[in-house]
Amino acid sequence: MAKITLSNLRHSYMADPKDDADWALKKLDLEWEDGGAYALLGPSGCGKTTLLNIISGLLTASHGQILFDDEDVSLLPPDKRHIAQVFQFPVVYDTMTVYDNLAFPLRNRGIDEATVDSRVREVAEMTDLTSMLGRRASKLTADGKQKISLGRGMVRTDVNAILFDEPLTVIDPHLKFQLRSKLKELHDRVKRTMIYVTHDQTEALTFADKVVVMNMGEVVQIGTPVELFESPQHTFVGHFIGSPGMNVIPCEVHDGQAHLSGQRLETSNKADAGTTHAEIGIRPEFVTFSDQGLPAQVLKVSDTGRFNIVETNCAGNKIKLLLDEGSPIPSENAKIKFDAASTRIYVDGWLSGSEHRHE
Ligand SMILES: Nc1ncnc2c1ncn2[C@@H]1O[C@H](COP(=O)(O)OP(=O)(O)OP(=O)(O)O)[C@@H](O)[C@H]1O
Repeated sequence: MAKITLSNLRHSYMADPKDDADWALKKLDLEWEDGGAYALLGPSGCGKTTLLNIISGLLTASHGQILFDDEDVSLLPPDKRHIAQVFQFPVVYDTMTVYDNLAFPLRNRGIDEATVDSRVREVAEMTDLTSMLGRRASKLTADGKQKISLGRGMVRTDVNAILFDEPLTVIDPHLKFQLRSKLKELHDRVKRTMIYVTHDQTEALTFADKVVVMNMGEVVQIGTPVELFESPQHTFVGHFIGSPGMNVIPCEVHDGQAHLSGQRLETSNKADAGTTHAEIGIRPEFVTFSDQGLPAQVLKVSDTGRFNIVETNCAGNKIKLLLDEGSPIPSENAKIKFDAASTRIYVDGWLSGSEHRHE
Protein backbone atom coordinates (compact mmCIF):
# COMPACT_ATOMS: atom_id res chain seq x y z
CA MET A 1 0.00 0.00 0.00
CA ALA A 2 1.17 3.48 -0.65
CA LYS A 3 0.39 7.14 -0.59
CA ILE A 4 0.33 8.37 -4.19
CA THR A 5 1.44 11.89 -5.07
CA LEU A 6 1.10 13.53 -8.45
CA SER A 7 3.31 16.58 -8.63
CA ASN A 8 3.07 19.18 -11.38
CA LEU A 9 1.87 16.48 -13.75
CA ARG A 10 0.95 17.30 -17.35
CA HIS A 11 0.49 15.16 -20.39
CA SER A 12 0.07 15.76 -24.09
CA TYR A 13 -0.09 13.11 -26.81
CA MET A 14 1.35 15.72 -29.19
CA ALA A 15 5.05 16.20 -29.79
CA ASP A 16 4.76 19.98 -29.68
CA PRO A 17 1.67 21.06 -27.69
CA LYS A 18 0.84 24.73 -28.14
CA ASP A 19 -2.46 25.76 -26.60
CA ASP A 20 -4.53 24.51 -23.70
CA ALA A 21 -6.58 22.09 -25.79
CA ASP A 22 -3.41 20.21 -26.81
CA TRP A 23 -3.03 18.85 -23.26
CA ALA A 24 -4.92 15.67 -22.38
CA LEU A 25 -3.97 16.45 -18.77
CA LYS A 26 -3.37 20.03 -17.70
CA LYS A 27 -1.44 20.75 -14.52
CA LEU A 28 -2.28 18.23 -11.80
CA ASP A 29 -1.21 18.27 -8.17
CA LEU A 30 -2.81 15.60 -6.05
CA GLU A 31 -2.19 13.48 -3.02
CA TRP A 32 -3.99 10.22 -2.43
CA GLU A 33 -3.66 8.90 1.10
CA ASP A 34 -2.50 5.40 1.83
CA GLY A 35 -5.50 3.06 2.06
CA GLY A 36 -8.07 5.56 0.77
CA ALA A 37 -10.99 4.82 -1.57
CA TYR A 38 -10.99 7.34 -4.39
CA ALA A 39 -12.98 7.81 -7.54
CA LEU A 40 -11.94 9.67 -10.66
CA LEU A 41 -15.16 10.97 -12.14
CA GLY A 42 -15.66 12.84 -15.38
CA PRO A 43 -17.17 12.70 -18.85
CA SER A 44 -15.67 10.82 -21.75
CA GLY A 45 -12.41 12.36 -22.95
CA CYS A 46 -11.64 14.29 -19.74
CA GLY A 47 -8.39 12.41 -19.19
CA LYS A 48 -9.27 9.64 -16.73
CA THR A 49 -7.66 6.75 -18.61
CA THR A 50 -4.61 8.88 -19.40
CA LEU A 51 -4.15 9.50 -15.68
CA LEU A 52 -4.66 5.83 -14.75
CA ASN A 53 -2.11 4.76 -17.35
CA ILE A 54 0.39 7.27 -15.98
CA ILE A 55 -0.09 5.86 -12.48
CA SER A 56 0.28 2.25 -13.61
CA GLY A 57 3.27 3.10 -15.81
CA LEU A 58 1.70 2.19 -19.16
CA LEU A 59 2.27 5.82 -20.14
CA THR A 60 5.04 8.25 -19.18
CA ALA A 61 3.81 11.78 -18.48
CA SER A 62 5.28 14.61 -20.59
CA HIS A 63 5.99 16.62 -17.41
CA GLY A 64 6.00 16.22 -13.67
CA GLN A 65 6.44 13.40 -11.23
CA ILE A 66 4.54 10.55 -9.69
CA LEU A 67 5.59 9.38 -6.24
CA PHE A 68 4.65 6.31 -4.22
CA ASP A 69 5.34 6.98 -0.53
CA ASP A 70 7.56 9.92 -1.56
CA GLU A 71 9.68 7.75 -3.86
CA ASP A 72 9.78 9.00 -7.45
CA VAL A 73 8.49 6.19 -9.69
CA SER A 74 7.94 8.35 -12.79
CA LEU A 75 10.37 6.34 -14.88
CA LEU A 76 9.73 2.86 -13.44
CA PRO A 77 8.15 0.30 -15.80
CA PRO A 78 4.68 -1.11 -14.88
CA ASP A 79 5.96 -4.37 -13.38
CA LYS A 80 8.14 -2.46 -10.90
CA ARG A 81 5.27 -0.32 -9.66
CA HIS A 82 3.23 -3.11 -8.06
CA ILE A 83 -0.12 -1.87 -9.22
CA ALA A 84 -3.10 -4.17 -9.77
CA GLN A 85 -5.50 -3.09 -12.48
CA VAL A 86 -9.07 -4.22 -13.16
CA PHE A 87 -10.29 -3.29 -16.63
CA GLN A 88 -13.71 -2.69 -18.20
CA PHE A 89 -13.80 -6.18 -19.64
CA PRO A 90 -12.95 -9.25 -17.56
CA VAL A 91 -9.42 -10.47 -18.13
CA VAL A 92 -9.67 -14.17 -17.28
CA TYR A 93 -8.17 -17.37 -18.62
CA ASP A 94 -11.24 -19.21 -19.86
CA THR A 95 -9.68 -22.66 -19.88
CA MET A 96 -8.48 -22.41 -16.28
CA THR A 97 -10.64 -22.97 -13.19
CA VAL A 98 -11.73 -20.04 -11.08
CA TYR A 99 -9.22 -21.20 -8.48
CA ASP A 100 -6.31 -21.20 -10.91
CA ASN A 101 -7.32 -17.79 -12.24
CA LEU A 102 -7.24 -16.33 -8.75
CA ALA A 103 -3.96 -18.09 -7.97
CA PHE A 104 -2.28 -16.91 -11.16
CA PRO A 105 -0.86 -13.54 -9.99
CA LEU A 106 0.61 -15.24 -6.90
CA ARG A 107 2.06 -18.31 -8.64
CA ASN A 108 3.51 -15.98 -11.24
CA ARG A 109 5.56 -14.40 -8.45
CA GLY A 110 6.72 -17.71 -7.05
CA ILE A 111 4.62 -17.61 -3.88
CA ASP A 112 4.49 -20.95 -2.05
CA GLU A 113 1.36 -23.08 -2.57
CA ALA A 114 0.20 -22.96 1.06
CA THR A 115 0.10 -19.14 0.96
CA VAL A 116 -1.51 -19.24 -2.49
CA ASP A 117 -4.22 -21.53 -1.19
CA SER A 118 -5.06 -19.43 1.84
CA ARG A 119 -5.11 -16.17 -0.17
CA VAL A 120 -7.24 -17.67 -2.94
CA ARG A 121 -9.79 -18.98 -0.44
CA GLU A 122 -9.89 -15.65 1.42
CA VAL A 123 -10.43 -13.66 -1.79
CA ALA A 124 -12.98 -16.18 -3.10
CA GLU A 125 -14.93 -15.77 0.09
CA MET A 126 -14.86 -11.96 -0.25
CA THR A 127 -16.04 -12.08 -3.86
CA ASP A 128 -18.67 -14.82 -3.37
CA LEU A 129 -16.75 -17.25 -5.59
CA THR A 130 -16.11 -20.02 -3.05
CA SER A 131 -18.70 -22.39 -4.48
CA MET A 132 -17.31 -21.89 -7.98
CA LEU A 133 -13.61 -22.40 -7.34
CA GLY A 134 -13.53 -25.74 -9.17
CA ARG A 135 -15.45 -24.51 -12.22
CA ARG A 136 -13.94 -23.46 -15.50
CA ALA A 137 -13.98 -19.69 -15.87
CA SER A 138 -15.63 -20.05 -19.29
CA LYS A 139 -18.76 -21.41 -17.58
CA LEU A 140 -19.33 -18.20 -15.59
CA THR A 141 -21.60 -15.30 -16.57
CA ALA A 142 -20.13 -11.86 -17.36
CA ASP A 143 -20.54 -10.64 -13.79
CA GLY A 144 -19.05 -13.87 -12.44
CA LYS A 145 -16.03 -13.35 -14.70
CA GLN A 146 -15.71 -9.75 -13.59
CA LYS A 147 -15.73 -10.98 -9.98
CA ILE A 148 -12.73 -13.13 -10.92
CA SER A 149 -11.03 -10.00 -12.26
CA LEU A 150 -11.80 -8.16 -9.03
CA GLY A 151 -10.47 -11.11 -7.03
CA ARG A 152 -7.28 -11.22 -9.10
CA GLY A 153 -6.87 -7.50 -8.48
CA MET A 154 -7.00 -8.08 -4.75
CA VAL A 155 -5.21 -11.36 -4.32
CA ARG A 156 -1.69 -9.94 -4.05
CA THR A 157 -0.75 -8.41 -0.73
CA ASP A 158 2.26 -6.52 -2.09
CA VAL A 159 0.43 -4.01 -4.31
CA ASN A 160 0.75 -0.25 -3.88
CA ALA A 161 -2.74 0.41 -5.22
CA ILE A 162 -5.61 -1.23 -7.08
CA LEU A 163 -6.94 0.67 -10.09
CA PHE A 164 -10.43 0.00 -11.42
CA ASP A 165 -11.17 1.30 -14.91
CA GLU A 166 -14.97 1.39 -15.37
CA PRO A 167 -15.21 -2.17 -13.95
CA LEU A 168 -19.01 -2.41 -14.12
CA THR A 169 -19.40 -1.62 -17.83
CA VAL A 170 -20.26 -5.20 -18.81
CA ILE A 171 -22.45 -5.92 -15.80
CA ASP A 172 -26.22 -6.17 -16.16
CA PRO A 173 -27.94 -3.11 -14.67
CA HIS A 174 -29.73 -5.13 -11.97
CA LEU A 175 -26.44 -6.66 -10.79
CA LYS A 176 -24.55 -3.38 -10.82
CA PHE A 177 -26.01 -2.35 -7.49
CA GLN A 178 -24.86 -5.62 -5.94
CA LEU A 179 -21.30 -5.36 -7.27
CA ARG A 180 -21.06 -1.67 -6.39
CA SER A 181 -21.85 -2.40 -2.77
CA LYS A 182 -19.50 -5.38 -2.88
CA LEU A 183 -16.61 -3.19 -3.97
CA LYS A 184 -17.23 -0.76 -1.15
CA GLU A 185 -17.37 -3.64 1.31
CA LEU A 186 -14.13 -5.05 -0.12
CA HIS A 187 -12.37 -1.74 0.38
CA ASP A 188 -13.55 -1.58 3.96
CA ARG A 189 -12.11 -5.05 4.53
CA VAL A 190 -8.76 -4.83 2.73
CA LYS A 191 -8.08 -1.07 3.23
CA ARG A 192 -5.83 -0.78 0.19
CA THR A 193 -5.46 2.41 -1.81
CA MET A 194 -8.14 2.02 -4.48
CA ILE A 195 -8.77 4.32 -7.41
CA TYR A 196 -12.00 3.79 -9.26
CA VAL A 197 -12.45 5.44 -12.66
CA THR A 198 -15.94 6.09 -13.94
CA HIS A 199 -18.17 8.55 -15.75
CA ASP A 200 -21.12 7.39 -13.61
CA GLN A 201 -21.78 9.57 -10.59
CA THR A 202 -23.70 6.85 -8.72
CA GLU A 203 -20.74 4.48 -8.97
CA ALA A 204 -18.30 7.18 -7.87
CA LEU A 205 -20.40 8.43 -4.98
CA THR A 206 -21.21 4.93 -3.68
CA PHE A 207 -17.64 3.72 -3.77
CA ALA A 208 -15.41 6.61 -2.83
CA ASP A 209 -14.62 8.44 0.37
CA LYS A 210 -13.25 11.20 -1.86
CA VAL A 211 -14.14 11.90 -5.45
CA VAL A 212 -11.81 13.66 -7.87
CA VAL A 213 -13.98 15.37 -10.48
CA MET A 214 -12.27 16.01 -13.81
CA ASN A 215 -13.28 18.05 -16.81
CA MET A 216 -11.29 18.75 -19.95
CA GLY A 217 -8.00 17.50 -18.55
CA GLU A 218 -8.15 19.24 -15.22
CA VAL A 219 -9.33 18.51 -11.71
CA VAL A 220 -12.22 20.83 -10.90
CA GLN A 221 -12.88 19.62 -7.37
CA ILE A 222 -11.84 16.96 -4.89
CA GLY A 223 -14.31 16.26 -2.15
CA THR A 224 -16.52 13.88 -0.27
CA PRO A 225 -19.86 13.07 -1.94
CA VAL A 226 -21.56 15.47 0.51
CA GLU A 227 -19.12 18.32 -0.26
CA LEU A 228 -19.63 17.89 -3.99
CA PHE A 229 -23.37 18.04 -3.53
CA GLU A 230 -23.51 20.83 -0.99
CA SER A 231 -20.77 23.14 -2.20
CA PRO A 232 -19.75 22.68 -5.80
CA GLN A 233 -16.64 24.73 -6.49
CA HIS A 234 -17.40 24.88 -10.21
CA THR A 235 -20.63 24.96 -12.21
CA PHE A 236 -19.42 21.81 -13.97
CA VAL A 237 -19.45 19.89 -10.66
CA GLY A 238 -22.88 21.25 -9.78
CA HIS A 239 -24.30 20.25 -13.09
CA PHE A 240 -22.52 16.89 -13.46
CA ILE A 241 -23.36 15.68 -9.95
CA GLY A 242 -26.97 15.47 -8.84
CA SER A 243 -30.09 14.30 -10.57
CA PRO A 244 -31.16 16.61 -12.01
CA GLY A 245 -27.98 18.69 -11.80
CA MET A 246 -27.64 22.21 -10.42
CA ASN A 247 -29.46 25.04 -12.20
CA VAL A 248 -26.92 27.45 -13.68
CA ILE A 249 -28.48 30.79 -14.55
CA PRO A 250 -26.77 33.86 -16.05
CA CYS A 251 -27.23 36.96 -13.88
CA GLU A 252 -26.15 40.58 -13.63
CA VAL A 253 -23.96 41.83 -10.83
CA HIS A 254 -24.15 45.23 -9.17
CA ASP A 255 -21.87 45.97 -6.20
CA GLY A 256 -21.09 42.30 -5.74
CA GLN A 257 -24.77 41.30 -5.56
CA ALA A 258 -26.54 39.06 -8.07
CA HIS A 259 -29.64 40.33 -9.89
CA LEU A 260 -32.13 38.38 -11.95
CA SER A 261 -34.92 40.13 -13.87
CA GLY A 262 -34.01 43.36 -12.06
CA GLN A 263 -34.49 41.78 -8.61
CA ARG A 264 -31.67 41.36 -6.17
CA LEU A 265 -31.10 37.77 -5.05
CA GLU A 266 -29.95 36.71 -1.62
CA THR A 267 -26.86 34.57 -2.07
CA SER A 268 -24.38 32.85 0.23
CA ASN A 269 -21.36 34.57 -1.37
CA LYS A 270 -20.57 37.83 -3.14
CA ALA A 271 -19.27 38.33 -6.65
CA ASP A 272 -15.58 39.17 -7.03
CA ALA A 273 -14.85 42.91 -7.35
CA GLY A 274 -15.27 44.26 -10.86
CA THR A 275 -17.61 41.47 -11.97
CA THR A 276 -20.63 42.60 -13.98
CA HIS A 277 -21.83 39.29 -15.39
CA ALA A 278 -21.84 36.00 -13.58
CA GLU A 279 -23.95 32.90 -13.00
CA ILE A 280 -26.13 31.74 -10.15
CA GLY A 281 -25.91 28.12 -9.12
CA ILE A 282 -28.85 26.62 -7.23
CA ARG A 283 -29.73 22.96 -6.90
CA PRO A 284 -33.32 21.96 -7.80
CA GLU A 285 -33.71 20.70 -4.22
CA PHE A 286 -33.48 24.30 -2.97
CA VAL A 287 -35.96 25.99 -5.32
CA THR A 288 -39.57 26.18 -4.12
CA PHE A 289 -42.84 27.75 -5.16
CA SER A 290 -43.57 30.83 -3.03
CA ASP A 291 -45.74 33.94 -3.21
CA GLN A 292 -42.63 36.05 -2.61
CA GLY A 293 -40.64 34.66 -5.52
CA LEU A 294 -39.85 35.47 -9.13
CA PRO A 295 -42.61 34.95 -11.71
CA ALA A 296 -42.19 31.65 -13.56
CA GLN A 297 -44.15 29.50 -15.93
CA VAL A 298 -44.45 25.74 -15.34
CA LEU A 299 -43.37 23.94 -18.52
CA LYS A 300 -43.26 20.29 -17.55
CA VAL A 301 -43.71 17.96 -14.57
CA SER A 302 -41.94 14.58 -14.49
CA ASP A 303 -42.97 12.11 -11.83
CA THR A 304 -39.99 10.04 -10.66
CA GLY A 305 -41.88 8.14 -7.96
CA ARG A 306 -40.91 9.86 -4.71
CA PHE A 307 -40.27 13.25 -6.32
CA ASN A 308 -41.61 15.49 -9.01
CA ILE A 309 -39.13 17.29 -11.24
CA VAL A 310 -40.78 20.54 -12.29
CA GLU A 311 -39.28 22.46 -15.20
CA THR A 312 -40.09 26.16 -15.29
CA ASN A 313 -39.27 29.16 -17.40
CA CYS A 314 -38.20 32.15 -15.35
CA ALA A 315 -37.26 35.26 -17.36
CA GLY A 316 -36.09 33.12 -20.27
CA ASN A 317 -34.11 30.67 -18.09
CA LYS A 318 -35.03 27.02 -17.63
CA ILE A 319 -35.07 26.36 -13.90
CA LYS A 320 -35.83 23.00 -12.33
CA LEU A 321 -37.38 22.28 -8.95
CA LEU A 322 -37.29 18.94 -7.15
CA LEU A 323 -40.39 18.60 -5.02
CA ASP A 324 -41.67 15.84 -2.78
CA GLU A 325 -44.57 14.05 -4.33
CA GLY A 326 -47.77 15.67 -3.15
CA SER A 327 -46.26 19.19 -2.90
CA PRO A 328 -48.63 21.60 -4.64
CA ILE A 329 -47.68 22.81 -8.13
CA PRO A 330 -49.45 26.04 -9.12
CA SER A 331 -51.26 25.88 -12.43
CA GLU A 332 -50.98 29.64 -13.01
CA ASN A 333 -49.22 32.74 -11.64
CA ALA A 334 -46.40 30.59 -10.29
CA LYS A 335 -43.53 32.22 -8.44
CA ILE A 336 -40.29 30.54 -7.46
CA LYS A 337 -37.92 31.24 -4.60
CA PHE A 338 -34.28 30.24 -4.06
CA ASP A 339 -33.00 29.22 -0.65
CA ALA A 340 -30.39 31.94 0.06
CA ALA A 341 -27.88 29.70 1.85
CA SER A 342 -27.76 27.35 -1.16
CA THR A 343 -27.65 30.05 -3.85
CA ARG A 344 -24.14 30.78 -5.03
CA ILE A 345 -22.47 33.14 -7.46
CA TYR A 346 -20.03 31.65 -9.97
CA VAL A 347 -17.66 33.75 -12.06
CA ASP A 348 -16.15 32.18 -15.19
CA GLY A 349 -17.53 28.88 -13.91
CA TRP A 350 -15.70 29.03 -10.56
CA LEU A 351 -17.29 29.72 -7.19
CA SER A 352 -16.80 33.41 -6.54
CA GLY A 353 -14.41 34.12 -3.68
CA SER A 354 -13.23 30.52 -3.56
CA GLU A 355 -9.58 29.62 -3.02
CA HIS A 356 -9.98 26.86 -5.57
CA ARG A 357 -10.53 29.37 -8.28
CA HIS A 358 -8.59 28.45 -11.40
CA GLU A 359 -5.53 30.64 -12.07
N1 LIG B 1 -3.34 7.40 -27.61
C1 LIG B 1 -3.82 8.64 -27.77
N2 LIG B 1 -3.35 9.45 -28.74
C2 LIG B 1 -3.82 10.70 -28.88
N3 LIG B 1 -4.77 11.25 -28.11
C3 LIG B 1 -5.30 10.50 -27.15
C4 LIG B 1 -4.86 9.15 -26.92
N4 LIG B 1 -5.57 8.63 -25.88
C5 LIG B 1 -6.41 9.62 -25.49
N5 LIG B 1 -6.24 10.74 -26.24
C6 LIG B 1 -6.94 12.01 -26.07
O1 LIG B 1 -6.68 12.49 -24.76
C7 LIG B 1 -7.87 13.01 -24.16
C8 LIG B 1 -8.18 12.27 -22.86
O2 LIG B 1 -8.53 10.92 -23.18
P1 LIG B 1 -8.78 9.78 -22.10
O3 LIG B 1 -8.96 8.48 -22.83
O4 LIG B 1 -7.72 9.83 -21.07
O5 LIG B 1 -10.15 10.26 -21.47
P2 LIG B 1 -11.21 9.43 -20.61
O6 LIG B 1 -11.73 10.41 -19.62
O7 LIG B 1 -10.59 8.19 -20.09
O8 LIG B 1 -12.32 9.09 -21.67
P3 LIG B 1 -13.14 7.71 -21.86
O9 LIG B 1 -14.05 7.63 -20.68
O10 LIG B 1 -13.85 7.94 -23.14
O11 LIG B 1 -12.12 6.62 -21.93
C9 LIG B 1 -8.96 12.92 -25.20
O12 LIG B 1 -9.04 14.16 -25.88
C10 LIG B 1 -8.46 11.84 -26.13
O13 LIG B 1 -8.93 12.04 -27.46
